[in-house]
Amino acid sequence: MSLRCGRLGRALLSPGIPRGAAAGSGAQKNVDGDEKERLALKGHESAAVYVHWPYCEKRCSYCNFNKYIPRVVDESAMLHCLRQEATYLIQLSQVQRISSVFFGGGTPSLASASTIASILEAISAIAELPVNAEITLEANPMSVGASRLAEFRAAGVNRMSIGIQSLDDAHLKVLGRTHTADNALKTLQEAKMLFPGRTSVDIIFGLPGQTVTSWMQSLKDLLALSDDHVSLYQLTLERGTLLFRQVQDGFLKMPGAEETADMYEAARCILKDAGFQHYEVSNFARNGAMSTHNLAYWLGRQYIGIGPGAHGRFVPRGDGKFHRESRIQTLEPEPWMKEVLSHGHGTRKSVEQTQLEVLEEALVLGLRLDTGITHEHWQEHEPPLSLHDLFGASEHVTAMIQQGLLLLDGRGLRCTWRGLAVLDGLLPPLLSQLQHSWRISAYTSS
Ligand SMILES: C[S@@+](CC[C@H](N)C(=O)[O-])C[C@H]1O[C@@H](n2cnc3c(N)ncnc32)[C@H](O)[C@@H]1O
Ligand SMILES: C[S@@+](CC[C@H](N)C(=O)[O-])C[C@H]1O[C@@H](n2cnc3c(N)ncnc32)[C@H](O)[C@@H]1O
Ligand code: SF4
Repeated sequence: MSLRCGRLGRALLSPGIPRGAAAGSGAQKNVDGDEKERLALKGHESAAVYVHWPYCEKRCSYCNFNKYIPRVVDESAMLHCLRQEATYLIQLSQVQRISSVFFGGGTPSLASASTIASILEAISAIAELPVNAEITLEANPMSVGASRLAEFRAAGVNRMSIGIQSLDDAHLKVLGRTHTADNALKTLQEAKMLFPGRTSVDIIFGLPGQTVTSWMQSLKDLLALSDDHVSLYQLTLERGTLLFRQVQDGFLKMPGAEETADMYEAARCILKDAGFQHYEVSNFARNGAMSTHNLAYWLGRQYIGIGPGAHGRFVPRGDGKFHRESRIQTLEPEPWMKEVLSHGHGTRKSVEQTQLEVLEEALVLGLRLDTGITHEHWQEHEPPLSLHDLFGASEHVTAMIQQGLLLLDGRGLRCTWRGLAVLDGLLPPLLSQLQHSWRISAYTSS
């Protein structure tokens, strides 16, 4: 199962006809009253914004995210380019409202608070950024003390996501983290004071040498101190990482698949007992502290990715287009900056999504949520068939419903508690059914 959030967009960047980077000037197109109302209804007037800070202090042994460890960082050059690209891409989308901003990385907590404030200022100069919009910053424990956290809050950040990863110092060492469990807990404590109800922690399970019992204890210890949001990721062995080599060479041993599945199941129960809602495959919240930024991705809404390697999904209306594109920005910071300086943006690839691709994404991402895909949410994508018409008569879907894994009713299509834990196994027959019905409806309407 995909228990990694950051991978999602990259995995879903659909292959198709590569198009050149959008060359439009972002000139405003006149949208008449009816069209404006239709766009507002479909959520086209707003978007979430992701900003990638590509630098880290040190390479963690398991990580293959898009990050770089330079000797010196030219922060003002990076800031200039992030502002320029944000301005360009938001204009290109013609959205009028930004629903959330997420500073991810890399390690965005290494950037100075004035840089974060300046990026937010550039965003709000182009589109409305409501005062209560969720503004998240990912922080590594060693890069923030209480005063830095307070500076980020003054800069406009109102949600902190802390990379705790583990509370076992031996595991943190294996993972190549720069912090100890004590450092992490201190940062958590300080963040909770400054961002009460809006502090999230990332934690990884399935670590080398971890047992179900040690994992359960570690999670309970964390929950005794954590706030209202937890992201839980199963360790993925990524090719090209130090950890991958260490496991290949037999220096480290990963827990087996069954043991890891037991860890996930135990964690869900512990979190449920602690009052958390398992609202998405890898995410848990209580007191309504769900991440609105990530919900935008899972609900198939528009998002704009700024910075090296960021990805996005939006309609480039400024280019006179009406179809959503999946986009990815140039990965390496230096070439990305050169592109931004010469064209205003560093989009490496933009691909127009077919309606079938949009529906496939809506299905794959929507089912990650405990609320699944409501009929209303499905209709936002203007599908040729309703959820009932698509899946109601399918043998496979009926079997999954009978096995207590899936529900299709007046609310929509969603996984049961049991189904959410085995989502990856449920998706292939659902996708095949969607593709099959799509071909038939295209054939009968031609
Ligand atoms: C790429 S990091 C960026 C934030 C920050 N630099 C940090 O390390 O906390 C975001 C999250 O991705 C998760 N992650 C990265 N690599 C992973 C892997 N190989 N397996 C599982 N989770 C991973 C970690 O939980 C991490 O908190
Ligand atoms: C590893 S997750 C951590 C989420 C965190 N625990 C939270 O709830 O705040 C990082 C998030 O950053 C976003 N993200 C990461 N890499 C991205 C990229 N290259 N382009 C666009 N969005 C990205 C996604 O929203 C993803 O869910
Ligand atoms: S600090 Fe975060 S982004 Fe940087 S290498 Fe470690 S896990 Fe990856």
